[in-house]
Parts: sequence; C-alpha cells; structure tokens
Amino acid sequence: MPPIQVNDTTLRDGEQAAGVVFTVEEKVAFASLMSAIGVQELEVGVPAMGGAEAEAITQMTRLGLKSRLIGWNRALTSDLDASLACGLQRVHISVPVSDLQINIKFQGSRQRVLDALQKAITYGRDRGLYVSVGGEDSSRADTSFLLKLASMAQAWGASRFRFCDTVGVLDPFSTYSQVEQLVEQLTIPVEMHTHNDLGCATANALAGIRAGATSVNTTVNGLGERAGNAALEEVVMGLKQLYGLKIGIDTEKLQALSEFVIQATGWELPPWKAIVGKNAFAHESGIHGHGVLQNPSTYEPFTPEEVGGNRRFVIGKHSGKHLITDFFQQQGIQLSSEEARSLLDAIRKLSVELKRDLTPNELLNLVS
Ligand SMILES: CC(=O)SCCNC(=O)CCNC(=O)[C@H](O)C(C)(C)COP(=O)(O)OP(=O)(O)OC[C@H]1O[C@@H](n2cnc3c(N)ncnc32)[C@H](O)[C@@H]1OP(=O)(O)O
Ligand SMILES: O=C(O)CCC(=O)C(=O)O
Repeated sequence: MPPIQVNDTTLRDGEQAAGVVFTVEEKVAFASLMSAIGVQELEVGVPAMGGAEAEAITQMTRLGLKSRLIGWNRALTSDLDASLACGLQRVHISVPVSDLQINIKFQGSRQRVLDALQKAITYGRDRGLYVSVGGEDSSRADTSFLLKLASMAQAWGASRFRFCDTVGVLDPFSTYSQVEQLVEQLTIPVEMHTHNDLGCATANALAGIRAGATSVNTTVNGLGERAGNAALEEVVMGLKQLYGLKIGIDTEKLQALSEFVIQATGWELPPWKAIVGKNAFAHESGIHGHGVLQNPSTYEPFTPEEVGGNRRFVIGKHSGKHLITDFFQQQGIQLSSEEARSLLDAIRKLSVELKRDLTPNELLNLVS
C-alpha cells in the first residue's frame, strides 16, 4: 500500500456536530496536540465564518505547527479571500456533485458548478495556494459527472480530490468500487470523507484506502455531523492492526486526545466505544477474566498501553472464581476454592440487587 496520511477534521466537521462549540483556546490547543502526536494535516475550520473562527485559524497559522493546515471553503472567491486573510496556504474547495444537492445550491445546473469550481481553483492557484477539491455527496452523484468534474478539477490545478459519502449511505463494497474508479481516473491523490449514518464510516474509510485513496478525513471520537465521521482512533488503529501500516501517529496519545474532546464538548462516550471507551479493555465475565489473567491476548486484540488506555477487571454478576480470587489476592486475602465459590454466590446476589458491578469496598465487606 502507498503511504497514507490523515487529514483530521475535528476542528471543522467535528465542530459541526449539532450543539458543539470549541473556544479559540481549545482549537489552538487541540491543533498543537494533534501536531505533536504526528497528525499530518488538520482541516481547521471555515474561515468565511469570520469572528472567533477566523481568529482561531489565524492563531493556528502563526504557530508554525508541523501539521499542514487547510481551511474549508465554498466555491466562492470571497471564501478564499477569508482563507488568505487567516494566513492559510492550503484551501479545500467544496462543490456539490449529486443532482440532488446541485438542485438546492446551483439551481440544478451542473455547468454552473463547473464554472464556479474553475473560477475558484484558478483564483486559489493564482495566489499560490495548494488547492484540494471536495465532491460533496459524491456517493449519490451520477458517476460519469463525478469523474468528469474530478478530472476537470485536476486539469484546472487541484492537487487532491475528496470523495465524500456525505450522508453515509455506502457500505465498504460500494465504497471500494466507487473510489477505485476515481483513483484509476486521476493522477492526483484521492481523499476519503465518510459519515457514520449507517455505522459504516470507519469501514468505508478503510475500504476507500484499500481502493487506492491515500488521504483520509477523521475526527477524534468520531465527532461530527449527525452520527459523526470516521473516528481518528479507529482509522489509525485499523490501518495499524489490519494492514500493518504505521503512519507516524503516536497511538499512545489516542486516549488523551479522546479525553480532550470529551472535555471540550462536554459529551461522554458510550463505554463500549472502540479503542477509547471506558470498557474497551474492561473484563467482568468469568471466562474472559480467566483467560486475560493468564494471557491478555485471549480477549484483547492489542494492548491498552498501545492506545494510552488501561486494562480493568470488574467484579459483578458475570464474574467467576478466578477473577475474584485474583482480586482478593491483591488485597492480601487468600481464598480457598470453597470460599471463592460461596463468595461468588454472594457477589452475584448483591450485583443483581444493585444492578451493577461491585466496588472494592463492597467486595471487602462481603468477606468480612
Ligand atoms: C457537508 C458539509 O459539511 S458542508 C460544510 C457545511 N458547514 C457549514 O455550513 C458550517 C459553517 N457555515 C456557515 O457559517 C455559514 O453557512 C456560511 C458562513 C458558510 C454561509 O452563511 P450564510 O451566508 O448565512 O448562508 P447559508 O448558510 O444560510 O446558506 C448557504 C449558502 O451557500 C451556498 N452554498 C452552499 N454550498 C456551496 C458551495 N459548495 N459553493 C458555493 N456556494 C455554496 C448556498 O447555495 C447558500 O447560498 P445563498 O446564500 O446564495 O442562498
Ligand atoms: O469537503 C466537502 O466537499 C464536503 C465535506 C463534508 O463535510 C461532507 O461531505 O460531509
């Protein structure tokens, strides 16, 4: 596989999640953190919004970060002026490519879309900008128009084309075949932008990469419009675990990044969230505990340390004697197997009554 890069859009599509606002300080701190852990590119926001958004982007451009910074724009020269005013050297220009979206935004005229795109690309290139182009709603577009627009964008000077599954309607198989055609048609890199409306965002991002895309949009915790985007932590660990690709991002910082976004949004994650959820490395069940105590690989695909997390053993309704014997041993209490058996009955009873796992104190009280 060719080298893959992440273009993380937590600061743009992530913040578009209904109800989320990052402060200027949070945006700047997040960008610095992402740069420090090796994320290659950051889509930092929408300069045309002005105000605090433009202020945050301007501050980020002055930091001299290692990550490349790119701003999101409509196909309007006024949007590009706003990006230039923030000091950005890279711009992403988005145009709708499905007829459904073209009807809403370009009066149903494909030609108007092409004209606006040509004008915007030329305007950006004339000012020395790196130009990436996004085909909004690519997955629902007429394929021949998508391929035509992408080829023309390349001819007009675009340096990358973004394939967007804007409303998350593809599965990995359809993603693969659509992206494969784009990759075959273009000489510029293709970037994946996938949404999670059907729970396929990460799988589709990886399928696009398998089809030849070399850049991928992610957001930390999968934050983003509606059901969110492909999660940074899932895509990076997917590339590493499934394809053996280490893309230069320090995976041991994934947990800290996730916590940063939880703090900044005020939104907790479901405990079962892949990679960074509270239960991603937690074990309560007897059979799992028995296995993990001997060899964590029995029920863990990789170590929690690899993603900056912790292994937790939880004692509750589903636990078995090995797990509770180990817990009490760590408290300096040796249990015979009969004692463990009778304690297990008490643990189950109390756990059912309380409808949850037991705390260390509750467990010690049961013994005393
Ligand atoms: C799939 C995506 O996530 S796309 C990114 C969407 N992100 C956002 O919308 C967040 C930031 N957006 C904003 O702050 C505002 O929408 C702004 C500043 C961009 C524009 O605000 P407003 O001028 O108030 O317009 P509003 O948002 O109501 O409508 C969008 C306008 O952009 C036009 N537009 C939409 N997409 C494009 C495009 N790719 N190229 C050119 N024009 C476009 C619409 O046709 C509409 O035009 P109109 O003002 O002439 O009717
Ligand atoms: O960059 C684009 O063209 C649109 C990106 C986007 O947010 C989407 O399609 O969901």
